[in-house]
Amino acid sequence: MTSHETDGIVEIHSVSKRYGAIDALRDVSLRIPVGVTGLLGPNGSGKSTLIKSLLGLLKVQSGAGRVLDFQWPRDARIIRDHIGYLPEDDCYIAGLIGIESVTLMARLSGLPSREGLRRSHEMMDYCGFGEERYREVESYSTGMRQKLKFAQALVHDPPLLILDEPTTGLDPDQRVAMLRRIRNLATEHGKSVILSTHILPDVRSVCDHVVILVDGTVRVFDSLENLSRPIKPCMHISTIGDPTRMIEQVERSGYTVHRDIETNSLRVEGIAEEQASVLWQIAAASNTSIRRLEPAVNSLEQIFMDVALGKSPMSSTRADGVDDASS
Ligand SMILES: Nc1ncnc2c1ncn2[C@@H]1O[C@H](COP(=O)(O)OP(=O)(O)OP(=O)(O)O)[C@@H](O)[C@H]1O
Repeated sequence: MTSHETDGIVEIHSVSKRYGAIDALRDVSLRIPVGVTGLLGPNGSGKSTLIKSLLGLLKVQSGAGRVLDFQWPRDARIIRDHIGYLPEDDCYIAGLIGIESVTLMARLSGLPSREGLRRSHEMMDYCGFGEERYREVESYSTGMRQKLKFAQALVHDPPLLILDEPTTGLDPDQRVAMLRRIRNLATEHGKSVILSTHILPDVRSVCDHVVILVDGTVRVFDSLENLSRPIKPCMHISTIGDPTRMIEQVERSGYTVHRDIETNSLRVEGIAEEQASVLWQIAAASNTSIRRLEPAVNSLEQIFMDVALGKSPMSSTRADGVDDASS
């Protein structure tokens, strides 16, 4: 077994990148495990700088480490051979049709011509292209261009994909299909993925781990599972109709209740799933119908807002990306 499979796909220490007077990355240390990792952060927090630095497209002022099984930044060229990169911006060559665009990437990656063409068709099939592969890329919709970039990133079968906003511009059906593909690549094909996005529900649906960058520093690094788990046990209840009487009785039983008027839902603190029968009894006693009763999870949106606005000083283990989230 190679080291990246056990020790993570990226391990970097004390990385700093300045553009003139701007500190885009400040002493970033991070270990990203195998799987799908969401890279989040407000605009200007350093996500693109980190991605381009990992790809060796930018020179950092300090820092070193490993990407896959290669020394970083020393082996940047060979690292790039092993990464499929989907950039945020359009990057097609005018005049080429879809299949030629993917085949060009295959050839540039070193695949022989026949094998490159075969792989290109396979990847375009995987991305849901039909006859449109024979049309000029300039005529493609935004969604088709995203899928084309995805096929180009995959064509040389890299173990690591870095995807920068891959669902931007996709309609809801295409977005679901793209997320399904990303998850499928990880679970069925053993790929690891770094997914940079502003769309938090995408992170919730496909990521195993989450990195949040703020102002060039890693503010959060943890598994989605850990981040989602409230510090104390909580239950989430949706009711049919007015829950006022139920809330009064739950509070009389000694629990703290938060009500969300918009969704007609309650969050009851201090009660675990195993004790949920108490809530059913209270609902029956207060004539309240329960639609759903389930363990509460922290909202990624709230975590992001708290961290981005500096409201939530995350614990040092979460802020230090090198701490062992994979264990
Ligand atoms: N070529 C450059 N020259 C000068 N400053 C730059 C350059 N590229 C980025 N920056 C600055 O570095 C900081 C980090 O930028 P970066 O593009 O990495 O952030 P980001 O998190 O990717 O932002 P976004 O979400 O808007 O894409 C910002 O302050 C940005 O203005």
